[in-house]
Amino acid sequence: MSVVVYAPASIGNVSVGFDVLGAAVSPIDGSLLGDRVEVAVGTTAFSLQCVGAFVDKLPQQAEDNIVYRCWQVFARELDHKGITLLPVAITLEKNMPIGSGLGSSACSIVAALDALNQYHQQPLTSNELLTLMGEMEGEVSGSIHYDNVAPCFLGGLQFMVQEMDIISQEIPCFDDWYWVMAYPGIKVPTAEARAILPAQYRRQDVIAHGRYLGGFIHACYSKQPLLAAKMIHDVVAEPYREKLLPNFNQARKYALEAGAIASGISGSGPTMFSICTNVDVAQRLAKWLTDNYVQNDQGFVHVCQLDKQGAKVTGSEL
Ligand SMILES: Nc1ncnc2c1ncn2[C@@H]1O[C@H](COP(=O)(O)OP(=O)(O)O)[C@@H](O)[C@H]1O
Ligand SMILES: N[C@@H](CCOP(=O)(O)O)C(=O)O
Repeated sequence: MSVVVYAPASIGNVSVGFDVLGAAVSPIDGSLLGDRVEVAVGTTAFSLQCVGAFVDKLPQQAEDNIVYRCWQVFARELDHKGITLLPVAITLEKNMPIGSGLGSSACSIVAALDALNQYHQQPLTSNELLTLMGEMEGEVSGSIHYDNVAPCFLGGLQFMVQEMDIISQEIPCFDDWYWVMAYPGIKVPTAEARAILPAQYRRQDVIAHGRYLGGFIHACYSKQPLLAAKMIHDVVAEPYREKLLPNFNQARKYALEAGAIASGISGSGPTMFSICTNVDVAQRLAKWLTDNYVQNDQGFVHVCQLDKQGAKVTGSEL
């Protein structure tokens, strides 16, 4: 008995919606940009094995891995419902660099909780799972924010409504947008990138933020892609975080001159995203970013599209 869940990379904020907007993305060439978690029959209550390209960057102790905390909170919820927890042997395939701005911790959290739930015949609702995912993201990044876990779990472009017991709902986006994701290979811890933000903002920034976010959502619903792209503007985080990203300003300037219709910091960085409406422009930009924005052999650039599905079961013997 086993189940494998794949959870894709995500773009927190999408520049214009700090903590309230996020998008799931997958490379158009079919390459893997996400974590995979397998839950199988255990001989003890819990065991964790880690494999994958970024396994060396994970905490040494299994108890410090967020997957262990996911299992603990899942057990807590089953206990509340009076449901028996099965012994599990978990394998985490860590394909996502940590502190990359690609929602790496969200990938592990979403894949682990979804796989645990599938393995136990889905005792938790989607909303209950998402609540736990937010709780886990809060533990690793310093405060609860759903803009990575929601798109990673549910797919597409998600807006965090957080009202009437609804955490997130999907916003219609533009299927012909190519998202060029450039990860330079250095680490920016989310908790640190959050700690440098101001506690208060000027009135003019609050007004600008409302106009950009409202304008973006309006443009998505009224199907105006160029207006939507013009609204992708960050007055909340980018002015304070750009100093953490070497060459970001130069790379963004190049991207816009080369034909991208918008560009910004993915999550808390250092990954930069650029939106193109033409695949050839996107591929040319990807090549330039590989040569000029990537700093070491850990870095990479992928041309992506929105991942409408989010987390998915890729193997199951239940
Ligand atoms: N499975 C995991 N995947 C990613 N990070 C993990 C995992 N388990 C524990 N961590 C810890 O959580 C923190 C995640 O850092 P963060 O900057 O939030 O990453 P990201 O922005 O890429 O999600 C790091 O301190 C990392 O060591
Ligand atoms: N809204 C968050 C998003 C963090 O994304 P990550 O991929 O860097 O974890 C923030 O901007 O702090």
